[in-house]
This record gives sequence, structure tokens and C-alpha cells, in this order.
Amino acid sequence: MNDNQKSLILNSSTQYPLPQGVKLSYGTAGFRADASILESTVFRVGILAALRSLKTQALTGLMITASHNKVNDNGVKIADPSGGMLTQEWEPFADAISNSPTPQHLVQLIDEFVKKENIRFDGARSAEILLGRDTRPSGESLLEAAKQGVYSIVGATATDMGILTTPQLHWMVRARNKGMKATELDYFEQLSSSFRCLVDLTPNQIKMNKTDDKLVVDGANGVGGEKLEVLKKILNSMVIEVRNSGKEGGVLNEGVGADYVQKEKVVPQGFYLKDVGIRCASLDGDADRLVYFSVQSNNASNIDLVDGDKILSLFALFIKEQLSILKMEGDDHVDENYEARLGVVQTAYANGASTDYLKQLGLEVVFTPTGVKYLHEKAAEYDIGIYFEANGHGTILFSEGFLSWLDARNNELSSKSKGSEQQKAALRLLAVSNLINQAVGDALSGLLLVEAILQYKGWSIHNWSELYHDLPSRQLKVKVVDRTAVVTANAETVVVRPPLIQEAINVEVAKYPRGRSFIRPSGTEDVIRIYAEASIQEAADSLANSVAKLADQFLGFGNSG
Ligand SMILES: CC(=O)N[C@H]1[C@@H](OP(=O)(O)O)O[C@H](CO)[C@@H](O)[C@@H]1O
Ligand SMILES: [Mg+2]
Repeated sequence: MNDNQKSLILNSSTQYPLPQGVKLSYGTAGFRADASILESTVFRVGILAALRSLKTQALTGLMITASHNKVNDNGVKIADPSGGMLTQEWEPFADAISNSPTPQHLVQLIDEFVKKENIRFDGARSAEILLGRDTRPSGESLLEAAKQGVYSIVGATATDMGILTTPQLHWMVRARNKGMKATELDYFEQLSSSFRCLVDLTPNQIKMNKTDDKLVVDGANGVGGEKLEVLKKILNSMVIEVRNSGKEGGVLNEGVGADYVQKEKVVPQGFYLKDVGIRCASLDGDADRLVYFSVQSNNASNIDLVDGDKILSLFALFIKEQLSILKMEGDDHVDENYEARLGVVQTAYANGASTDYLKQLGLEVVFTPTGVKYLHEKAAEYDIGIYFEANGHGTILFSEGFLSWLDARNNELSSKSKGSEQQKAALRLLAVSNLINQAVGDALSGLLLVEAILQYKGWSIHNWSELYHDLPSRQLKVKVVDRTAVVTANAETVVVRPPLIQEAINVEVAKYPRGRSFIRPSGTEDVIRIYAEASIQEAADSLANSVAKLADQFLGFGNSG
């Protein structure tokens, strides 16, 4: 970096001093904290986004959101040029600059990093960043901090895309870097046209039952509801009622939203006994998570939850079905068929019944540690990789190789056997690849795919929910002295440090039919998470409680002496 560049960073960073005692880390989902202490962090992430753009010679994204956290929190994360999460290799640098104590130190860190990464400042291509934010009131001033960060790199430009869902921003970054149309309207048009295409390919004999027409969506009082209203107008064919859109005065994520519904297993605000039998869905605060539910008739706060695992199962079932139709021998007697590698990616939080179901379908199921970045990376190894966290974040990734084969196959079928079942299957798969966000999990595109598949199958939410029955489960959190003392292996299913705790967990698990339990340090909160499942709820609760006691015994404050 030349002196001019150094003094630019030095000067602008003095405007954004690091508050005393703040130490943040680029965790599972970027930086998150109370919004009042975040300006300096967001400013520095602005610099980071510009450096990433220079390094890759491509456009990057910066999103200001704290997803399902309370409204006073905020956060910031980067979309890499692929549209995915920031490469994990840069996370340590993100931590280092965001915690750097003085402007001088910051400049020094950046200078060293630029040399190490061989980042070019020769002006061959300037850094370019798209900025987005959710509906949080603190978003506006944090956006300004992000811009100032970007502008601290000579020649860098920042384009404010306004209020967006997180997946919209990721989608735009990916689309721009692929040279495709990338405005918000393009996003809506791609989703709606591919959805229409799928619905038009619904077999004629399957007609929806009247009562299954309507979908009611809980928008978490965030950005998702607002965007869904726009999408709904463009679609013009679906009966969608949006509640908790934020316009009715409700508070973001308070008693509403996908995280609340999935963790508490109760109805969000604004849903009542009168909604029994209706298909309902819930988005989270930045609309990258989606769960479905229906209100139970016995008690208005009870729900039948259709979580990420079941969305994954529905998608997997559909894709597998289309692939086998495609493989059927048609009139053209093509014997050269592409064996598409279909893979399903879950985490240890996936309900055991879902894993059994997927394996029963003959699918390859693999596990990764918690966090979308791990699941996404794994899913990208397949021709078609479907990944979901139980909490409703996930998508379906199609490899370039498979898509170009599929495209060619479709062309061939359309000339030899237009309108055949095989061609329809090829068209459906192509439509899915356009509908479902290829950059990151996206509640809006996921919702449209669920709706299209339910129509295709002529299924109610009840039919869908009956695919399998969840094993009863329980999640608990335990505060410990130092959560980093816990080291896990095998996709977080066994504890390797501290010694002996895993043996003790095994003893507890063995006491319960279909018992399973694991502990891991959270990447977003200062707690150890406990997960347990068993054949009945009482057993899952009791197993979770015993394991929580073990965690406290081995790691808790009582033990610290
Ligand atoms: C059990 C659980 O839901 N964990 C969540 C949560 O991570 P933790 O590392 O468990 O705090 O937040 C992550 C980011 O949103 C999400 O990816 C993950 O699934
Ligand atoms: Mg989210």
C-alpha cells in the first residue's frame, strides 16, 4: 500500500474508534452484537469487503443484519464473489482487524495482510461492493459506517441496494459476477417465472383441494413479509396472506419468526385457533430461514412443526423422483444416461427420524458441523446437493456440469419426444435450479418450491407432515466457565476434550430407547448447547437434563473452584 492509501485508512478509521472492552469474532454468521457498539466493526468490515473485491477482482457484498436476534442487535457479514459466505480463510483476518485497538495498528495489520495475500493496488480493477440491510432501525447509521469503510480503499465504490433479505443480496452478488441481470426486479422475475414453469408442469389430474389453496405466512415483523407482498403481486396466482409484516406495529422477532416457532414449538403472534387446518409458514428476521407449521385443534398455542428436515425431505423426494423419470427409457432409446450424484447434507441437530427416512429413500446422507458454510461446501461436491439445518436454513445446489448436461438432454428430448414425461422431468429440474437460490438458503425461493411440490403431489401440509414422525427431542443451553474447552469430532457428535465427559454421556444415552445426545459449544452465544432425542418426550427431556448436569459438572462454575 502506498502512503496515500495508508493515510486514507488512518484518517477515516479515527472517525470510528473501537469502543472500550469490545471483542468480537466473525462467528457462524458474521459479527453480531448490540447495535450501539457496532459502528467501528461495520466500518472495518467495509474495508474487508473492498480488500476481498480487490483480491478476487470481482464484486463482493456486505449485509447488515442480525437475522433472528432481538431488534436492538445488529450484525454484518460478507458475501463472497460466488454469492456464498466469506471464505473461511479470511475469517482470522476479519477477527484481527475488527479487534484492532488503534488506527495505527489497523493500518499495520492491513498492510501486512495485503502483502501476504499479494493484493494488487495498481488500479487495474477497483473494488466494488453491494450493500444491503434488513429493517432494523440501526441499519441506516451502520450503512454509513460500511460506506466509509469501503471508501477508505482508493477507487472503491459502494452501491446501496437498500433494504433487502440476506439471500437477495447474496443472489445479486452471484448474478452480477456471472454477468447476469441482477436487480431486485430480476430476482423477483426469476423466482416467479421458474415457479410458474413448475406449476405449469403439474400433472393435470392433480387438483388442489379448495381448503389447501391458502397459505398464511408469518413475516417475523421483518424484511421477508414486505418482499413476499411484492412477489405475491408478481405471481398473481397464489393465495398468500402475510401476517407480522412489520406494518402492524409488531416488534421484529418478538414472539414471531422461524427461530421462535422452531425452538419454542408454539404459534407465533397473530395466529389463532381459527387457523386450524390452514398451511402456515414462518420466515426469520432476514428471510434466510423457513419453517412450516399448522395450528393444532386441541390447543391454540400448539403446532405441528414442519421444520427444515422435513423441507429437505420433501425436496429430496421430489428431486429423486424427477431423476428417475428422466432415466426411464423413452422413445429415443438413449442408453447413455448421466448418473447424477445426489447428496443430502445435515447436521447432528437433524431429527433422527428424518435421517432414517432419507436413508430409506436410498439417498446418500452426510453430516457436517453446524453452520451453513460447512453444509454449503459439502453440498457443492455433488451434482445435486441438498442441505438444510433443522432450523430451516438450506437450499439445493446444482453443479455446472450437471446443468449443462441437463440443458443438452432437454434440447435433445424436445426435438425427439417433445412433451414426454422425460422432457417434463428435465424441465422441472431446470426450473428448480432457477427457482432455488444457488448462493445461500432463501426463505422466499424455498417457500415457492415447497408450494410447487405440494401442488405437484396434490398434498396438504398434513400429508407432507406424515412423511415421517419426528422423534421427540429437547434442546438446552448451559453456561460454562470456558466453552472453548469443549472440542468435538465426527461432525460434533462426540466430545474429545475434556476427557471422560463423552463416556459419561454414553452411559446416560444407553438408558433410553432410541436415545441420542451430544453437546457442543455454540458459535453465536456464550453457551454449551445440549441436544437429546429419544422415543418419548419424557425420555428426551430427562436425557437432556442429565447431560446438561454432566456439562455443568465437568465444565461449570462449580467445577472451577
Ligand atoms: C442449534 C442451532 O440452531 N444453531 C444455529 C446457531 O448456531 P450456534 O453455533 O448453535 O449458536 O446459529 C447459526 C447461525 O444462524 C445457525 O447456523 C445454527 O444452526
Ligand atoms: Mg437469518
